[in-house]
Amino acid sequence: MQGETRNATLAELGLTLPGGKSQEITGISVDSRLVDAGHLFAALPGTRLHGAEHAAAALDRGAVAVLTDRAGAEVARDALAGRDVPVILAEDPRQTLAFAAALFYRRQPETMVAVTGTNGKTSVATFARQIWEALGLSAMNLGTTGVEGAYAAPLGHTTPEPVTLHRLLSEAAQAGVTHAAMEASSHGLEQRRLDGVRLAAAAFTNFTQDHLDYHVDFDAYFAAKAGLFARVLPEDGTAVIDIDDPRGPEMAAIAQARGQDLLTVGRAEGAALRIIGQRFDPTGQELRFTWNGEVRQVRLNLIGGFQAENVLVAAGLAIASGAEPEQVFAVLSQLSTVRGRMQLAAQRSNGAAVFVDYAHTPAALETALAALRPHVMGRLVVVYGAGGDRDRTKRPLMGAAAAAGADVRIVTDDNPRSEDPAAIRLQITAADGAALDIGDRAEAILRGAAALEPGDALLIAGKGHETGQTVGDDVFPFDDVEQASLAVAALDGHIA
Ligand SMILES: CC(=O)N[C@H]1[C@@H](OP(=O)(O)OP(=O)(O)OC[C@H]2O[C@@H](n3ccc(=O)[nH]c3=O)[C@H](O)[C@@H]2O)O[C@H](CO)[C@@H](O)[C@@H]1O[C@H](C)C(=O)N[C@@H](C)C(=O)N[C@H](CCC(=O)O)C(=O)O
Ligand SMILES: Nc1ncnc2c1ncn2[C@@H]1O[C@H](COP(=O)(O)OP(=O)(O)OP(=O)(O)O)[C@@H](O)[C@H]1O
Ligand SMILES: N[C@H](CCC[C@H](N)C(=O)O)C(=O)O
Ligand SMILES: [Mg+2]
Repeated sequence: MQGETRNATLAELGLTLPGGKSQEITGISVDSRLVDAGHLFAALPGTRLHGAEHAAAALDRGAVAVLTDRAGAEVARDALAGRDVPVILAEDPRQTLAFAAALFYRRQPETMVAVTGTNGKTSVATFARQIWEALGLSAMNLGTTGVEGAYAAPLGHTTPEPVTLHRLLSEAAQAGVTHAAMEASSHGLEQRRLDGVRLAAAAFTNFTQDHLDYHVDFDAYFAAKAGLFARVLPEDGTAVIDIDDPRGPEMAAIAQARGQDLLTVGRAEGAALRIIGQRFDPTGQELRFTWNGEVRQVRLNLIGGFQAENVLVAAGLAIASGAEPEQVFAVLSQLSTVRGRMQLAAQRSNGAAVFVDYAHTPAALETALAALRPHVMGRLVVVYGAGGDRDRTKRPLMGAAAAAGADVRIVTDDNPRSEDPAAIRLQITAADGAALDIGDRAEAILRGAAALEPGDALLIAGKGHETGQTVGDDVFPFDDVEQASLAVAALDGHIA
Protein backbone atom coordinates (compact mmCIF):
# COMPACT_ATOMS: atom_id res chain seq x y z
CA MET A 1 0.00 0.00 0.00
CA GLN A 2 1.12 3.51 -0.71
CA GLY A 3 1.25 6.18 1.99
CA GLU A 4 -0.93 9.20 1.59
CA THR A 5 1.32 10.69 -1.07
CA ARG A 6 0.31 13.65 -3.12
CA ASN A 7 1.68 16.53 -5.01
CA ALA A 8 2.54 19.35 -2.67
CA THR A 9 3.95 22.78 -3.07
CA LEU A 10 7.19 23.55 -1.30
CA ALA A 11 5.35 26.26 0.65
CA GLU A 12 3.00 23.60 2.05
CA LEU A 13 6.07 21.79 3.34
CA GLY A 14 7.30 24.90 5.09
CA LEU A 15 9.96 25.55 2.45
CA THR A 16 9.92 29.11 1.21
CA LEU A 17 11.54 30.22 -2.01
CA PRO A 18 13.07 33.61 -2.68
CA GLY A 19 10.60 36.01 -4.28
CA GLY A 20 7.63 33.98 -3.07
CA LYS A 21 7.96 31.61 -6.06
CA SER A 22 5.98 28.41 -5.96
CA GLN A 23 7.09 24.93 -6.96
CA GLU A 24 5.14 21.72 -6.85
CA ILE A 25 6.86 18.42 -6.04
CA THR A 26 5.79 14.79 -6.36
CA GLY A 27 8.12 13.25 -3.80
CA ILE A 28 11.29 13.68 -1.75
CA SER A 29 14.64 11.83 -2.05
CA VAL A 30 17.82 11.95 0.02
CA ASP A 31 19.72 9.82 -2.48
CA SER A 32 20.21 10.95 -6.06
CA ARG A 33 19.86 7.37 -7.22
CA LEU A 34 16.29 7.28 -5.92
CA VAL A 35 15.13 10.54 -7.49
CA ASP A 36 12.05 10.41 -9.73
CA ALA A 37 10.60 13.11 -11.94
CA GLY A 38 9.21 15.97 -9.86
CA HIS A 39 11.15 15.14 -6.68
CA LEU A 40 12.70 17.47 -4.16
CA PHE A 41 16.33 16.30 -3.76
CA ALA A 42 17.69 16.78 -0.24
CA ALA A 43 21.46 17.15 -0.69
CA LEU A 44 22.80 16.44 2.79
CA PRO A 45 26.27 16.67 4.28
CA GLY A 46 27.44 13.09 4.83
CA THR A 47 30.25 11.29 6.55
CA ARG A 48 31.92 10.46 3.26
CA LEU A 49 30.79 13.19 0.90
CA HIS A 50 28.27 15.97 0.45
CA GLY A 51 25.06 14.86 -1.22
CA ALA A 52 25.34 18.02 -3.32
CA GLU A 53 28.12 16.26 -5.27
CA HIS A 54 25.29 14.23 -6.76
CA ALA A 55 23.05 17.21 -7.55
CA ALA A 56 23.70 16.92 -11.30
CA ALA A 57 22.66 13.28 -11.26
CA ALA A 58 19.54 14.16 -9.26
CA LEU A 59 18.58 16.87 -11.75
CA ASP A 60 19.17 14.51 -14.67
CA ARG A 61 16.71 12.11 -13.06
CA GLY A 62 14.08 14.83 -12.85
CA ALA A 63 14.54 16.61 -9.52
CA VAL A 64 12.72 19.94 -9.61
CA ALA A 65 14.09 21.48 -6.41
CA VAL A 66 17.10 21.06 -4.13
CA LEU A 67 17.26 21.39 -0.36
CA THR A 68 20.77 21.84 1.01
CA ASP A 69 23.05 23.99 3.17
CA ARG A 70 25.50 26.73 2.19
CA ALA A 71 28.35 24.28 1.73
CA GLY A 72 26.11 22.15 -0.49
CA ALA A 73 25.10 25.09 -2.64
CA GLU A 74 28.79 25.81 -3.15
CA VAL A 75 29.54 22.19 -4.08
CA ALA A 76 26.60 22.09 -6.51
CA ARG A 77 27.22 25.52 -8.01
CA ASP A 78 28.32 24.25 -11.42
CA ALA A 79 25.63 21.58 -11.55
CA LEU A 80 22.95 24.16 -10.81
CA ALA A 81 24.28 26.88 -13.10
CA GLY A 82 21.95 27.59 -15.97
CA ARG A 83 19.20 25.33 -14.63
CA ASP A 84 16.01 26.93 -13.44
CA VAL A 85 15.80 24.83 -10.30
CA PRO A 86 14.97 26.44 -6.99
CA VAL A 87 17.43 25.84 -4.18
CA ILE A 88 16.28 26.00 -0.58
CA LEU A 89 19.10 26.80 1.79
CA ALA A 90 18.77 25.59 5.35
CA GLU A 91 20.96 26.01 8.40
CA ASP A 92 20.27 22.40 9.35
CA PRO A 93 19.02 20.67 6.20
CA ARG A 94 18.54 17.30 7.93
CA GLN A 95 16.08 18.84 10.36
CA THR A 96 14.37 20.84 7.62
CA LEU A 97 14.05 17.63 5.64
CA ALA A 98 12.50 15.85 8.64
CA PHE A 99 9.85 18.56 9.04
CA ALA A 100 9.16 18.64 5.29
CA ALA A 101 8.79 14.84 5.11
CA ALA A 102 6.32 14.93 8.03
CA LEU A 103 4.24 17.54 6.22
CA PHE A 104 4.47 15.74 2.89
CA TYR A 105 3.23 12.40 4.21
CA ARG A 106 0.85 14.18 6.60
CA ARG A 107 -0.50 11.32 8.70
CA GLN A 108 1.08 9.72 11.76
CA PRO A 109 -0.46 7.35 14.30
CA GLU A 110 -2.25 9.61 16.79
CA THR A 111 -0.23 8.45 19.76
CA MET A 112 3.49 8.11 19.24
CA VAL A 113 6.28 7.47 21.72
CA ALA A 114 10.03 6.97 21.29
CA VAL A 115 12.76 5.32 23.34
CA THR A 116 16.49 5.92 23.43
CA GLY A 117 19.35 4.36 25.40
CA THR A 118 22.29 2.07 24.71
CA ASN A 119 20.41 -1.12 25.58
CA GLY A 120 16.77 -2.05 25.79
CA LYS A 121 15.30 0.09 22.99
CA THR A 122 13.89 -2.79 20.95
CA SER A 123 12.61 -4.50 24.10
CA VAL A 124 10.86 -1.38 25.42
CA ALA A 125 9.30 -0.51 22.05
CA THR A 126 8.09 -4.10 21.65
CA PHE A 127 6.64 -4.22 25.18
CA ALA A 128 4.87 -0.88 24.66
CA ARG A 129 3.26 -2.26 21.49
CA GLN A 130 2.26 -5.47 23.29
CA ILE A 131 0.70 -3.47 26.16
CA TRP A 132 -1.36 -1.41 23.74
CA GLU A 133 -2.41 -4.53 21.83
CA ALA A 134 -3.49 -6.19 25.06
CA LEU A 135 -5.60 -3.10 25.76
CA GLY A 136 -7.33 -3.66 22.42
CA LEU A 137 -5.60 -0.84 20.55
CA SER A 138 -4.20 -0.99 17.02
CA ALA A 139 -0.47 -0.66 17.69
CA MET A 140 2.98 -1.17 16.19
CA ASN A 141 6.63 -0.87 17.10
CA LEU A 142 9.33 0.35 14.74
CA GLY A 143 13.05 -0.29 15.04
CA THR A 144 15.83 -2.86 14.75
CA THR A 145 13.39 -5.70 14.13
CA GLY A 146 11.48 -3.74 11.48
CA VAL A 147 7.90 -2.52 11.80
CA GLU A 148 5.88 -5.04 13.79
CA GLY A 149 2.33 -5.34 15.08
CA ALA A 150 -0.82 -4.13 13.40
CA TYR A 151 1.33 -2.89 10.51
CA ALA A 152 4.44 -4.75 9.39
CA ALA A 153 7.34 -3.90 7.09
CA PRO A 154 11.06 -4.64 6.96
CA LEU A 155 13.52 -1.84 7.80
CA GLY A 156 17.17 -1.30 6.95
CA HIS A 157 17.80 1.00 9.89
CA THR A 158 16.80 1.09 13.55
CA THR A 159 15.61 4.67 13.00
CA PRO A 160 14.98 5.13 9.26
CA GLU A 161 15.72 8.37 7.47
CA PRO A 162 12.78 10.80 7.46
CA VAL A 163 11.37 10.03 4.03
CA THR A 164 11.12 6.30 4.70
CA LEU A 165 9.99 6.92 8.27
CA HIS A 166 7.14 9.26 7.38
CA ARG A 167 6.03 7.16 4.42
CA LEU A 168 5.69 4.19 6.80
CA LEU A 169 3.97 6.22 9.52
CA SER A 170 1.51 7.52 6.97
CA GLU A 171 0.84 4.04 5.57
CA ALA A 172 0.37 2.67 9.08
CA ALA A 173 -1.98 5.46 10.13
CA GLN A 174 -3.96 4.90 6.97
CA ALA A 175 -4.17 1.19 7.81
CA GLY A 176 -5.74 2.14 11.13
CA VAL A 177 -2.75 2.08 13.48
CA THR A 178 -3.37 4.55 16.30
CA HIS A 179 -0.43 3.79 18.60
CA ALA A 180 3.25 3.46 17.71
CA ALA A 181 6.45 3.07 19.71
CA MET A 182 9.71 3.76 17.90
CA GLU A 183 13.38 3.32 18.67
CA ALA A 184 15.48 6.46 18.57
CA SER A 185 19.05 5.40 17.79
CA SER A 186 21.81 7.85 18.56
CA HIS A 187 22.60 8.03 14.83
CA GLY A 188 18.95 8.78 14.14
CA LEU A 189 18.85 11.53 16.75
CA GLU A 190 22.15 13.05 15.66
CA GLN A 191 20.94 13.11 12.06
CA ARG A 192 17.54 14.57 13.03
CA ARG A 193 15.78 11.59 11.44
CA LEU A 194 12.81 11.71 13.84
CA ASP A 195 12.52 15.44 14.37
CA GLY A 196 9.23 15.55 12.46
CA VAL A 197 7.52 12.91 14.60
CA ARG A 198 4.83 14.18 16.99
CA LEU A 199 5.66 12.47 20.27
CA ALA A 200 3.40 12.24 23.32
CA ALA A 201 6.14 10.70 25.45
CA ALA A 202 9.77 9.62 25.21
CA ALA A 203 11.93 7.31 27.31
CA PHE A 204 15.55 6.84 28.32
CA THR A 205 16.78 3.40 29.44
CA ASN A 206 20.52 3.55 30.08
CA PHE A 207 23.85 4.77 28.79
CA THR A 208 27.00 2.70 28.33
CA GLN A 209 29.79 2.69 25.78
CA ASP A 210 28.88 2.00 22.15
CA HIS A 211 29.20 3.51 18.70
CA LEU A 212 32.32 5.51 19.49
CA ASP A 213 33.33 4.90 15.89
CA TYR A 214 30.62 7.42 14.92
CA HIS A 215 30.25 9.91 17.77
CA VAL A 216 33.45 11.81 18.47
CA ASP A 217 33.42 11.01 22.17
CA PHE A 218 31.31 9.83 25.09
CA ASP A 219 29.84 13.29 25.68
CA ALA A 220 28.82 13.68 22.06
CA TYR A 221 27.13 10.27 22.24
CA PHE A 222 25.22 11.36 25.36
CA ALA A 223 24.32 14.70 23.78
CA ALA A 224 22.87 12.88 20.76
CA LYS A 225 20.60 10.82 23.02
CA ALA A 226 19.68 13.87 25.12
CA GLY A 227 18.38 15.49 21.91
CA LEU A 228 15.28 13.31 22.26
CA PHE A 229 14.26 15.40 25.29
CA ALA A 230 16.10 18.64 24.57
CA ARG A 231 14.70 18.94 21.05
CA VAL A 232 12.30 16.27 19.72
CA LEU A 233 9.83 15.73 22.57
CA PRO A 234 7.61 18.82 22.83
CA GLU A 235 7.27 20.75 26.06
CA ASP A 236 3.87 19.25 26.78
CA GLY A 237 5.24 15.71 26.43
CA THR A 238 6.19 13.33 29.23
CA ALA A 239 9.72 12.05 29.79
CA VAL A 240 9.97 8.50 31.15
CA ILE A 241 13.43 8.13 32.66
CA ASP A 242 15.19 5.15 34.23
CA ILE A 243 16.86 6.95 37.10
CA ASP A 244 18.94 3.92 38.18
CA ASP A 245 21.33 4.66 35.35
CA PRO A 246 24.12 6.99 36.51
CA ARG A 247 23.18 9.41 33.71
CA GLY A 248 19.41 9.10 34.36
CA PRO A 249 19.14 12.08 36.74
CA GLU A 250 21.01 14.26 34.21
CA MET A 251 18.56 13.24 31.49
CA ALA A 252 15.65 13.97 33.85
CA ALA A 253 17.04 17.45 34.49
CA ILE A 254 17.24 18.10 30.75
CA ALA A 255 13.58 17.10 30.37
CA GLN A 256 12.50 19.22 33.33
CA ALA A 257 14.37 22.23 32.01
CA ARG A 258 12.09 21.98 28.97
CA GLY A 259 9.02 21.90 31.22
CA GLN A 260 8.18 18.29 30.34
CA ASP A 261 6.37 16.10 32.86
CA LEU A 262 8.58 13.45 34.37
CA LEU A 263 7.73 9.82 35.08
CA THR A 264 10.66 8.09 36.76
CA VAL A 265 11.40 4.35 36.79
CA GLY A 266 13.92 2.34 38.79
CA ARG A 267 14.92 0.85 42.10
CA ALA A 268 15.98 4.21 43.42
CA GLU A 269 13.92 5.83 46.14
CA GLY A 270 11.44 8.30 44.75
CA ALA A 271 10.89 6.53 41.43
CA ALA A 272 7.23 6.79 40.38
CA LEU A 273 7.36 3.21 39.11
CA ARG A 274 9.70 1.69 41.65
CA ILE A 275 11.00 -1.88 41.66
CA ILE A 276 10.96 -3.13 45.25
CA GLY A 277 11.42 -6.84 44.75
CA GLN A 278 12.09 -9.56 42.18
CA ARG A 279 11.94 -13.32 42.64
CA PHE A 280 13.33 -15.40 39.82
CA ASP A 281 12.26 -18.88 38.71
CA PRO A 282 13.03 -21.07 35.68
CA THR A 283 10.58 -19.39 33.32
CA GLY A 284 10.38 -15.84 34.57
CA GLN A 285 10.03 -13.66 37.61
CA GLU A 286 7.63 -12.18 40.11
CA LEU A 287 7.96 -8.43 40.11
CA ARG A 288 6.97 -6.29 43.06
CA PHE A 289 6.81 -2.58 42.43
CA THR A 290 5.09 0.56 43.60
CA TRP A 291 3.14 3.06 41.55
CA ASN A 292 3.11 6.38 43.34
CA GLY A 293 3.75 4.58 46.59
CA GLU A 294 1.14 1.84 46.24
CA VAL A 295 2.41 -1.76 46.09
CA ARG A 296 1.64 -4.09 43.14
CA GLN A 297 2.87 -7.52 42.20
CA VAL A 298 2.85 -9.07 38.75
CA ARG A 299 4.24 -12.16 37.11
CA LEU A 300 6.56 -11.56 34.15
CA ASN A 301 7.24 -14.46 31.82
CA LEU A 302 10.58 -12.85 31.02
CA ILE A 303 14.13 -13.85 31.85
CA GLY A 304 16.64 -11.37 33.25
CA GLY A 305 16.40 -8.80 36.00
CA PHE A 306 16.88 -5.96 33.51
CA GLN A 307 13.67 -6.92 31.71
CA ALA A 308 11.66 -5.66 34.69
CA GLU A 309 13.16 -2.22 34.08
CA ASN A 310 12.34 -2.41 30.39
CA VAL A 311 8.77 -3.49 31.18
CA LEU A 312 8.24 -0.64 33.62
CA VAL A 313 9.71 1.88 31.17
CA ALA A 314 7.24 0.56 28.56
CA ALA A 315 4.41 0.74 31.10
CA GLY A 316 5.50 4.31 31.87
CA LEU A 317 5.30 5.19 28.17
CA ALA A 318 1.82 3.69 27.88
CA ILE A 319 0.63 5.57 30.98
CA ALA A 320 2.32 8.80 29.93
CA SER A 321 0.56 8.63 26.57
CA GLY A 322 -2.90 8.13 27.99
CA ALA A 323 -3.45 4.52 29.08
CA GLU A 324 -5.11 3.78 32.41
CA PRO A 325 -2.40 2.63 34.89
CA GLU A 326 -4.51 -0.17 36.40
CA GLN A 327 -5.27 -1.57 32.96
CA VAL A 328 -1.60 -1.39 32.01
CA PHE A 329 -0.48 -3.27 35.13
CA ALA A 330 -3.14 -5.92 34.51
CA VAL A 331 -1.67 -6.92 31.14
CA LEU A 332 2.04 -7.03 32.05
CA SER A 333 1.85 -10.77 32.70
CA GLN A 334 1.01 -11.25 29.00
CA LEU A 335 4.25 -9.72 27.70
CA SER A 336 6.63 -11.91 25.73
CA THR A 337 10.25 -11.26 24.88
CA VAL A 338 11.69 -9.89 21.66
CA ARG A 339 12.70 -12.68 19.31
CA GLY A 340 16.20 -13.93 20.04
CA ARG A 341 16.66 -11.90 23.26
CA MET A 342 16.69 -14.17 26.32
CA GLN A 343 14.03 -16.17 24.51
CA LEU A 344 12.83 -19.45 26.01
CA ALA A 345 13.32 -21.63 22.94
CA ALA A 346 12.66 -25.12 24.27
CA GLN A 347 12.37 -27.15 27.42
CA ARG A 348 13.65 -30.66 28.15
CA SER A 349 11.17 -33.15 29.56
CA ASN A 350 13.14 -32.95 32.82
CA GLY A 351 12.21 -29.26 33.01
CA ALA A 352 15.60 -27.82 32.04
CA ALA A 353 15.22 -24.76 29.81
CA VAL A 354 17.00 -23.68 26.62
CA PHE A 355 17.38 -19.96 25.92
CA VAL A 356 18.53 -18.09 22.82
CA ASP A 357 20.16 -14.67 23.12
CA TYR A 358 21.93 -12.30 20.74
CA ALA A 359 24.85 -11.61 23.10
CA HIS A 360 27.83 -11.41 20.76
CA THR A 361 30.24 -9.20 22.71
CA PRO A 362 32.13 -9.96 25.94
CA ALA A 363 29.99 -7.52 27.96
CA ALA A 364 26.75 -8.85 26.51
CA LEU A 365 27.76 -12.46 27.21
CA GLU A 366 28.66 -11.53 30.76
CA THR A 367 25.32 -9.70 31.24
CA ALA A 368 23.27 -12.50 29.69
CA LEU A 369 24.90 -15.19 31.85
CA ALA A 370 24.63 -13.09 35.01
CA ALA A 371 20.96 -12.34 34.23
CA LEU A 372 20.22 -16.04 33.77
CA ARG A 373 21.95 -17.21 36.92
CA PRO A 374 19.22 -16.31 39.45
CA HIS A 375 16.69 -18.25 37.34
CA VAL A 376 18.79 -21.41 37.44
CA MET A 377 19.16 -23.72 40.43
CA GLY A 378 21.43 -26.15 38.65
CA ARG A 379 24.25 -25.64 36.21
CA LEU A 380 24.42 -23.03 33.50
CA VAL A 381 25.54 -24.45 30.14
CA VAL A 382 26.49 -22.13 27.28
CA VAL A 383 27.00 -22.71 23.56
CA TYR A 384 28.82 -19.76 22.03
CA GLY A 385 31.25 -18.58 19.36
CA ALA A 386 32.36 -15.40 17.60
CA GLY A 387 31.78 -14.12 14.08
CA GLY A 388 34.51 -14.01 11.44
CA ASP A 389 35.68 -10.75 9.80
CA ARG A 390 34.78 -8.87 12.98
CA ASP A 391 36.74 -7.55 15.95
CA ARG A 392 39.27 -10.33 16.77
CA THR A 393 40.19 -8.92 20.14
CA LYS A 394 36.77 -9.80 21.52
CA ARG A 395 37.31 -13.55 21.05
CA PRO A 396 39.51 -14.33 24.10
CA LEU A 397 37.44 -11.82 26.11
CA MET A 398 34.31 -13.77 25.23
CA GLY A 399 36.10 -16.96 26.28
CA ALA A 400 36.92 -15.37 29.63
CA ALA A 401 33.36 -14.08 30.10
CA ALA A 402 31.93 -17.54 29.40
CA ALA A 403 34.44 -19.26 31.69
CA ALA A 404 33.54 -16.86 34.49
CA GLY A 405 29.78 -17.02 34.00
CA ALA A 406 28.89 -20.58 32.96
CA ASP A 407 29.56 -23.99 34.47
CA VAL A 408 29.75 -25.93 31.19
CA ARG A 409 30.88 -24.35 27.91
CA ILE A 410 30.82 -25.45 24.30
CA VAL A 411 32.60 -23.26 21.76
CA THR A 412 31.10 -23.45 18.29
CA ASP A 413 30.90 -21.53 15.01
CA ASP A 414 28.95 -18.28 14.74
CA ASN A 415 29.13 -16.73 11.24
CA PRO A 416 32.69 -17.63 10.15
CA ARG A 417 32.40 -15.50 7.00
CA SER A 418 35.76 -15.54 5.18
CA GLU A 419 37.81 -16.80 8.14
CA ASP A 420 38.93 -20.32 9.08
CA PRO A 421 36.29 -21.34 11.65
CA ALA A 422 38.64 -23.60 13.60
CA ALA A 423 41.10 -20.73 14.00
CA ILE A 424 38.35 -18.49 15.43
CA ARG A 425 37.38 -21.19 17.93
CA LEU A 426 41.02 -21.58 18.96
CA GLN A 427 41.27 -17.87 19.74
CA ILE A 428 38.27 -18.27 22.05
CA THR A 429 39.38 -21.48 23.75
CA ALA A 430 42.76 -19.83 24.42
CA ALA A 431 40.86 -18.12 27.27
CA ASP A 432 38.45 -20.98 27.99
CA GLY A 433 40.59 -24.10 27.97
CA ALA A 434 37.98 -26.28 29.66
CA ALA A 435 35.37 -25.65 26.97
CA LEU A 436 34.45 -28.34 24.48
CA ASP A 437 35.23 -27.39 20.87
CA ILE A 438 32.46 -28.48 18.47
CA GLY A 439 32.46 -26.57 15.18
CA ASP A 440 29.10 -27.76 13.86
CA ARG A 441 26.58 -25.46 15.54
CA ALA A 442 23.66 -27.89 15.35
CA GLU A 443 25.75 -30.61 16.96
CA ALA A 444 26.98 -28.18 19.63
CA ILE A 445 23.38 -27.27 20.47
CA LEU A 446 22.42 -30.95 20.62
CA ARG A 447 25.35 -31.71 22.93
CA GLY A 448 24.52 -28.70 25.11
CA ALA A 449 20.88 -29.77 25.41
CA ALA A 450 21.93 -33.36 26.10
CA ALA A 451 24.02 -32.21 29.05
CA LEU A 452 21.01 -30.68 30.81
CA GLU A 453 19.97 -32.24 34.11
CA PRO A 454 16.90 -31.14 36.10
CA GLY A 455 17.34 -27.53 37.19
CA ASP A 456 20.04 -26.78 34.59
CA ALA A 457 19.67 -24.28 31.75
CA LEU A 458 21.33 -23.85 28.37
CA LEU A 459 22.09 -20.46 26.80
CA ILE A 460 22.72 -20.47 23.05
CA ALA A 461 24.44 -17.14 22.52
CA GLY A 462 25.47 -14.98 19.59
CA LYS A 463 22.93 -15.33 16.79
CA GLY A 464 19.63 -14.45 18.43
CA HIS A 465 17.02 -13.78 15.74
CA GLU A 466 19.36 -14.54 12.81
CA THR A 467 18.02 -17.11 10.37
CA GLY A 468 21.18 -17.88 8.42
CA GLN A 469 24.79 -18.88 9.02
CA THR A 470 27.34 -17.17 6.79
CA VAL A 471 30.21 -19.46 5.80
CA GLY A 472 32.48 -17.95 3.16
CA ASP A 473 30.12 -16.30 0.71
CA ASP A 474 27.30 -18.75 1.38
CA VAL A 475 24.41 -18.21 3.77
CA PHE A 476 22.95 -21.48 5.01
CA PRO A 477 19.54 -21.52 6.69
CA PHE A 478 20.16 -21.70 10.42
CA ASP A 479 17.94 -20.68 13.28
CA ASP A 480 19.06 -21.19 16.89
CA VAL A 481 15.46 -21.32 18.18
CA GLU A 482 14.52 -23.98 15.64
CA GLN A 483 17.69 -25.98 16.32
CA ALA A 484 16.95 -25.88 20.05
CA SER A 485 13.50 -27.39 19.42
CA LEU A 486 14.94 -30.02 17.10
CA ALA A 487 17.61 -30.96 19.62
CA VAL A 488 15.11 -31.32 22.45
CA ALA A 489 12.73 -33.29 20.23
CA ALA A 490 15.54 -35.64 19.25
CA LEU A 491 16.53 -36.13 22.89
CA ASP A 492 13.10 -36.40 24.46
CA GLY A 493 11.12 -37.77 21.55
CA HIS A 494 8.64 -34.94 21.21
CA ILE A 495 8.41 -31.49 19.68
CA ALA A 496 8.92 -29.01 22.50
C1 LIG B 1 26.86 6.84 9.48
C2 LIG B 1 25.46 7.08 9.02
O1 LIG B 1 24.53 7.06 9.82
N1 LIG B 1 25.29 7.30 7.72
C3 LIG B 1 23.99 7.69 7.19
C4 LIG B 1 24.20 8.94 6.38
O2 LIG B 1 25.05 8.60 5.35
P1 LIG B 1 26.45 9.27 5.14
O3 LIG B 1 26.48 10.54 5.93
O4 LIG B 1 27.53 8.29 5.42
O5 LIG B 1 26.32 9.48 3.58
P2 LIG B 1 27.45 9.68 2.50
O6 LIG B 1 27.76 8.38 1.88
O7 LIG B 1 28.55 10.54 3.02
O8 LIG B 1 26.60 10.52 1.43
C5 LIG B 1 26.09 11.81 1.73
C6 LIG B 1 24.74 11.97 1.13
O9 LIG B 1 24.84 11.76 -0.28
C7 LIG B 1 23.81 10.96 -0.73
N2 LIG B 1 24.24 10.26 -1.95
C8 LIG B 1 25.28 9.38 -1.91
C9 LIG B 1 25.65 8.72 -3.06
C10 LIG B 1 24.96 8.96 -4.26
O10 LIG B 1 25.24 8.41 -5.35
N3 LIG B 1 23.93 9.86 -4.26
C11 LIG B 1 23.57 10.49 -3.12
O11 LIG B 1 22.62 11.29 -3.16
C12 LIG B 1 23.53 10.02 0.45
O12 LIG B 1 22.19 9.51 0.43
C13 LIG B 1 23.73 10.95 1.65
O13 LIG B 1 22.52 11.60 2.00
O14 LIG B 1 22.97 9.37 5.82
C14 LIG B 1 22.35 8.39 4.94
C15 LIG B 1 21.07 8.98 4.40
O15 LIG B 1 20.31 9.56 5.41
C16 LIG B 1 22.11 7.09 5.73
O16 LIG B 1 21.56 6.11 4.88
C17 LIG B 1 23.42 6.59 6.32
O17 LIG B 1 23.19 5.46 7.11
C18 LIG B 1 24.14 4.42 6.89
C19 LIG B 1 23.72 3.56 5.71
C20 LIG B 1 24.28 3.55 8.13
O18 LIG B 1 24.76 2.46 8.07
N4 LIG B 1 23.88 4.01 9.27
C21 LIG B 1 23.96 3.23 10.51
C22 LIG B 1 25.33 3.34 11.18
C23 LIG B 1 22.87 3.70 11.45
O19 LIG B 1 22.26 4.74 11.25
N5 LIG B 1 22.61 2.91 12.50
C24 LIG B 1 21.61 3.23 13.50
C25 LIG B 1 21.56 2.21 14.62
C26 LIG B 1 22.85 1.95 15.28
C27 LIG B 1 22.67 0.98 16.41
O20 LIG B 1 22.03 1.34 17.44
O21 LIG B 1 23.19 -0.16 16.30
C28 LIG B 1 20.23 3.11 12.91
O22 LIG B 1 19.36 3.91 13.32
O23 LIG B 1 20.02 2.16 12.14
N1 LIG C 1 17.68 -2.42 30.47
C1 LIG C 1 18.77 -3.10 30.10
N2 LIG C 1 19.93 -3.03 30.81
C2 LIG C 1 21.03 -3.71 30.45
N3 LIG C 1 21.10 -4.54 29.39
C3 LIG C 1 19.99 -4.67 28.64
C4 LIG C 1 18.77 -3.96 28.96
N4 LIG C 1 17.86 -4.28 28.04
C5 LIG C 1 18.45 -5.13 27.19
N5 LIG C 1 19.74 -5.39 27.55
C6 LIG C 1 20.71 -6.24 26.82
O1 LIG C 1 20.84 -5.69 25.53
C7 LIG C 1 20.50 -6.67 24.52
C8 LIG C 1 19.75 -5.98 23.40
O2 LIG C 1 18.48 -5.55 23.84
P1 LIG C 1 17.56 -4.68 22.86
O3 LIG C 1 17.57 -5.28 21.54
O4 LIG C 1 16.27 -4.46 23.54
O5 LIG C 1 18.40 -3.31 22.87
P2 LIG C 1 18.61 -2.17 21.76
O6 LIG C 1 18.87 -0.91 22.53
O7 LIG C 1 17.46 -2.13 20.85
O8 LIG C 1 19.89 -2.65 21.01
P3 LIG C 1 20.39 -2.27 19.49
O9 LIG C 1 21.02 -0.92 19.62
O10 LIG C 1 21.38 -3.37 19.21
O11 LIG C 1 19.20 -2.29 18.62
C9 LIG C 1 19.68 -7.74 25.26
O12 LIG C 1 19.87 -9.01 24.67
C10 LIG C 1 20.25 -7.68 26.66
O13 LIG C 1 21.37 -8.56 26.75
N1 LIG D 1 25.87 -6.34 13.89
C1 LIG D 1 26.80 -7.28 14.46
C2 LIG D 1 26.09 -8.55 14.73
C3 LIG D 1 27.01 -9.73 15.04
C4 LIG D 1 26.24 -10.99 15.22
C5 LIG D 1 27.09 -12.23 15.27
N2 LIG D 1 26.22 -13.35 15.08
C6 LIG D 1 28.17 -12.21 14.22
O1 LIG D 1 27.88 -12.61 13.10
O2 LIG D 1 29.30 -11.82 14.52
C7 LIG D 1 27.98 -7.48 13.52
O3 LIG D 1 27.76 -7.70 12.32
O4 LIG D 1 29.10 -7.41 13.97
MG1 LIG E 1 17.33 -2.02 18.84
